[in-house]
Amino acid sequence: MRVKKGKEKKTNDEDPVRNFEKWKKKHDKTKKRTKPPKKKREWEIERENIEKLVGRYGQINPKEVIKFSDFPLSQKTLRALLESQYRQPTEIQKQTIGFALQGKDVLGAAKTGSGKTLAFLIPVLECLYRQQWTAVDGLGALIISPTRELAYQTFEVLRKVGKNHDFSAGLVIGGKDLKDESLKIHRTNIIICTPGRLLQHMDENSSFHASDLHMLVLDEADRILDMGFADTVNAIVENLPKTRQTLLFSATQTKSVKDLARLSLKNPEYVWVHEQAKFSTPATLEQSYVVCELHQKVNMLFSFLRSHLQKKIIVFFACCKEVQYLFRVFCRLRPGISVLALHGKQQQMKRVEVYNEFVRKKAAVLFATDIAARGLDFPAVNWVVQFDCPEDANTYIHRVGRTARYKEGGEALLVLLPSEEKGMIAQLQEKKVPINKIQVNPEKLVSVQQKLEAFLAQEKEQKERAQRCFVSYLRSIYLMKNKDVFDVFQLKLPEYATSLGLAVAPRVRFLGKAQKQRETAAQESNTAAESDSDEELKSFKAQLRGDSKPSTQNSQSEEEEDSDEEEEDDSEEEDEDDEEEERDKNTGGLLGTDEEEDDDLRDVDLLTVKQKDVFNVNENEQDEKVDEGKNKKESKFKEAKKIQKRNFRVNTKKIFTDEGEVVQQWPPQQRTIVQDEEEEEEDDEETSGINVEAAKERLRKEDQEFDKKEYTRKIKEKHREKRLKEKAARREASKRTKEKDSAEGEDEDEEVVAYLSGADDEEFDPSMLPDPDKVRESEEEDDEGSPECTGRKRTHSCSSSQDEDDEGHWRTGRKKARQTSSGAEPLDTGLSLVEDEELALHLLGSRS
Ligand SMILES: Nc1ncnc2c1ncn2[C@@H]1O[C@H](COP(=O)(O)OP(=O)(O)OP(=O)(O)O)[C@@H](O)[C@H]1O
Repeated sequence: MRVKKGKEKKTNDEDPVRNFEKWKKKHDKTKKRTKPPKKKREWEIERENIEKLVGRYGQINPKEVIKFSDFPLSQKTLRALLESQYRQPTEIQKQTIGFALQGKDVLGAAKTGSGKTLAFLIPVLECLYRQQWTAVDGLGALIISPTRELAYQTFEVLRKVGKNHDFSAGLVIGGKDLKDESLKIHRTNIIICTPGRLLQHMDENSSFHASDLHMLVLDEADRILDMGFADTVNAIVENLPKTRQTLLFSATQTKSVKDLARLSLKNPEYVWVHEQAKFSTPATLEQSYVVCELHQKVNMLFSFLRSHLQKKIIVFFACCKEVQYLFRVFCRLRPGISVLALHGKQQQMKRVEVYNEFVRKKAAVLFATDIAARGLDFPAVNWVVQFDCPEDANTYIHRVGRTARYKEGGEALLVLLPSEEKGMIAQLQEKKVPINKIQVNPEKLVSVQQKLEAFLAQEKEQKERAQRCFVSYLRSIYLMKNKDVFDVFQLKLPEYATSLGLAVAPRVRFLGKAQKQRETAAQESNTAAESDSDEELKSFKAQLRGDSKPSTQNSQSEEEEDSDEEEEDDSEEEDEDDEEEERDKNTGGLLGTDEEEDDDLRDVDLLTVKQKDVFNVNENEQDEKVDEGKNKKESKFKEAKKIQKRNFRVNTKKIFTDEGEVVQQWPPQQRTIVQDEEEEEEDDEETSGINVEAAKERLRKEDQEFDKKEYTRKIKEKHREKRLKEKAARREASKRTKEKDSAEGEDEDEEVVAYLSGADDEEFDPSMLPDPDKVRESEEEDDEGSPECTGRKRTHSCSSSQDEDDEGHWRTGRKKARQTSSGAEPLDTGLSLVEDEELALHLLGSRS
């Protein structure tokens, strides 16, 4: 049995068919096990990755984040961050990126230079990556910046960190070709823009829409939401979908509920990184201020630059014209450091050029207005000097923030006028700005005043720049909201003018009116306060008396008030006189009167919406308008007289073309014909006022010249009319010739030739034409006659008039031949007269 069994087993093993089946089964099994899975396509892998990343969003814990790779970010973003040397996120990045990835609205605030740009750029890239956004999807994210420079800078950072993504990005700022932008904008996925330019596209470009927008970012949000941009931003937001995510960032974040309501934020996350910090400015920033008289400021700046030649410095000024003037004179003063200027009146190309140059330079000074105050990340700036006091503490914080950025050190110097010190320092303390007072060493102060005077004497243009600088600075101070800090009436204008190199302070006409209004307002408020307290006292007395008739009380009190007011008026008049004297001492009597200021105030209105009507200038506009009519005649006369008396030159407004040409805009220039003399006289006027006799003489000459020109013009006009008449007649004649052609069918060829030769205007002499009046007369006669014969008659009259033409230029040779054949010239037969007669009779007889 045992053997049998063994035998059976052997038989099974040796069966080749069975063996093969067994082997095949085994082979198939292993093949199945080792078969590579079906290859996934790229987008499927991407989708899976995205799902994995999104799955991790809920677990983000800012406290555990050390490296960027601790965030669930795409490989494309992470690689670019590493390549740009960004390894560890800053505090604001740690705290906001998580919320932003989760799709929440975020309000982020952190000190200047703390890395807010990446805090919103990374979520923007990830948001579009999550959606697998492509060019055909159009606009997905919008980043709004308050200035072109900041938009440009953000765009550059985006290019660095977004280089591995396939999104298209565009910079939409003013100063570029709108058409060109319009063609590309609808294919752009991420737009970085300034508010005005974006709205222009929304309004004017029909192919541009933002209906699919996923993310809106406001960089320097408090600035964008303030009154300067209010209308523009509201209009932009109206065009955006409500479903979008909104991120707001600034070093001085807005907390105004009203502001935020405009953006319809949905349960925003507030992230104030340095809310508990002791100071609101970077710890590595050293800040100090000096108090300096207005007329010493230029000297102080020059001295400062002379002692910081190897540094990179930004100097902030109050207005463009100040930058324009001081930039030029400092270039000429050669302080030993290269001087650059950046302000809003420059062309866009120039602005970018200056920006890049200052980025590149190791040592240089940049004279700038507040367009450079926010967000700009110039590397390695050592000093920020605020030559003019900033508008408020927030502006101060942003200005000084151009130095001491991202762990670097820096220094800041604020220059204050004595009148500005108290108010500004109080504001800075309130905003937790640590600042120390330092003194200017008078021995180290270098005076440049004489040099400036010399420059201005050499160049008239420079002088005008200085004048514009003077007026603009005062205007900027006048327009400042905070009157506790900025008091234009405390400034010593003649000294200030001298410090700019001007011999005489230019007239600042708007100040006179402002001063008057200030006084009136003060007077009114005093009166109101007094009447209030009087009323209170009276009602109290009445109560004591048990009087229950408030109406009589009031009328009585009004009467009493009137008498009080009269007394008050007298005393105030005296005060007014004192103040007037004091003011004149300060201003050197430079303030104009009511009538003279309107132009300046018009300028003021144009300048800014934000600070319009600071002194309630328009409050009594209605009354002024009524008075205006009454005073108009008198005021102009007065004005002219005053100018004559004081030897003042009327202010002029000149602009500069791109080619540097000066164009006078105001007063409208009536160029005199007697050029040379005028120029000579101009010089005289400068020193001795208006030379009336010379002016009269000039006018007389101009009149003569004018009459001459007018006479020539009239003669020319007459000639022209004559020529036109002749031309009309010529046309008429050729028309008639045509009609004649059609009437005399057999002569068609002849007439065509005649017409063509006569149609050549250049060779044609109109004086050879028949008198058009005569032709018209004959035509009129014809018209009056039978209509059927009109054509024929006209042809006849025309041809007869042509026949009358002695010189016969119009006639062709063939026509002449025709004319000759129709004439009665004798035919020479060679016979005698009698034979001729016989021949004639014979011929006649044979015809009949
Ligand atoms: N994670 C990081 N690692 C290294 N450097 C960084 C990082 N984040 C930002 N920076 C650098 O810090 C500097 C300041 O950054 P950024 O301009 O974003 O500051 P900010 O907070 O926007 O400043 P401001 O308030 O003035 O606009 C830049 O030079 C930037 O390159």
